[in-house]
Amino acid sequence: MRMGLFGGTFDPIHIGHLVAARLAKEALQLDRVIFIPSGIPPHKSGREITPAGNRFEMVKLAVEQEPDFSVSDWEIRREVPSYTVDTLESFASQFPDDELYFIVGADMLYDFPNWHNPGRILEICQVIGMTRPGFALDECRTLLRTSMLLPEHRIHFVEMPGLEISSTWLRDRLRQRRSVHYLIPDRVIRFIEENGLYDRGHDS
Ligand SMILES: Nc1ncnc2c1ncn2[C@@H]1O[C@H](COP(=O)(O)OP(=O)(O)OP(=O)(O)O)[C@@H](O)[C@H]1O
Ligand SMILES: O=C(O)c1ccc[n+]([C@@H]2O[C@H](COP(=O)([O-])O)[C@@H](O)[C@H]2O)c1
Repeated sequence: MRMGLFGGTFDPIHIGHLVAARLAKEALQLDRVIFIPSGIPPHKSGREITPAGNRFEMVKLAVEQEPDFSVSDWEIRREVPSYTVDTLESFASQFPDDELYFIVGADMLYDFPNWHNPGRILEICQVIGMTRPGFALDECRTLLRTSMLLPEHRIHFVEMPGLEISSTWLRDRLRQRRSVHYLIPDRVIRFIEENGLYDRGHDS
């Protein structure tokens, strides 16, 4: 089985994540994609983040009707920062017969050489970089080639329609009580309103 793993803060999950997962799955012929919300994201320490349980629940609601998508609570159960290499070691031992692929947006791929143990990550899995507006894949490819000795065949680049949206932008819209319809799945919007996340209550 080819298993896609898609890590993220998902604060909240949005259409950019869902399209990235769907097109990565198609491009690399993955059998399934597991979304892995971060417990303590390794590089967002200065920012206030929605409690992990709520972020997990939003991802669950977003994927529960997609038979080939699921969500894992592996990282949110840990009390230490979630380094991808640790997550991958665990998935590799849980699923020794599967071929693992880690999905990232191009913005994260730019930073990949600075991640914890990127060499080991590429031994355990292959990486799929998805286009994201503002981050040219060609430039990214050159950067990765020159910044470290990478087994290039282990990194795949997949074009997706440019969706210039981020969770940061959506959190602002939610706080300003502006519409996020179509950008966030309906059942996730309902969860956000029912739980008053991002200062968004039922009256908005
Ligand atoms: N619009 C998008 N297009 C392509 N990839 C995306 C998009 N949004 C997020 N991703 C990718 O999804 C993964 C998880 O992203 P994350 O949950 O941090 O979302 P984000 O929108 O970047 O959040 P924030 O604005 O809070 O930093 C990352 O690999 C990121 O690059
Ligand atoms: O392991 C690392 O050093 C590392 C550094 C930065 C990001 N990541 C992972 O990349 C994924 C996307 O990160 P984020 O914060 O953009 O949601 C998420 O699974 C992070 O844990 C991992």
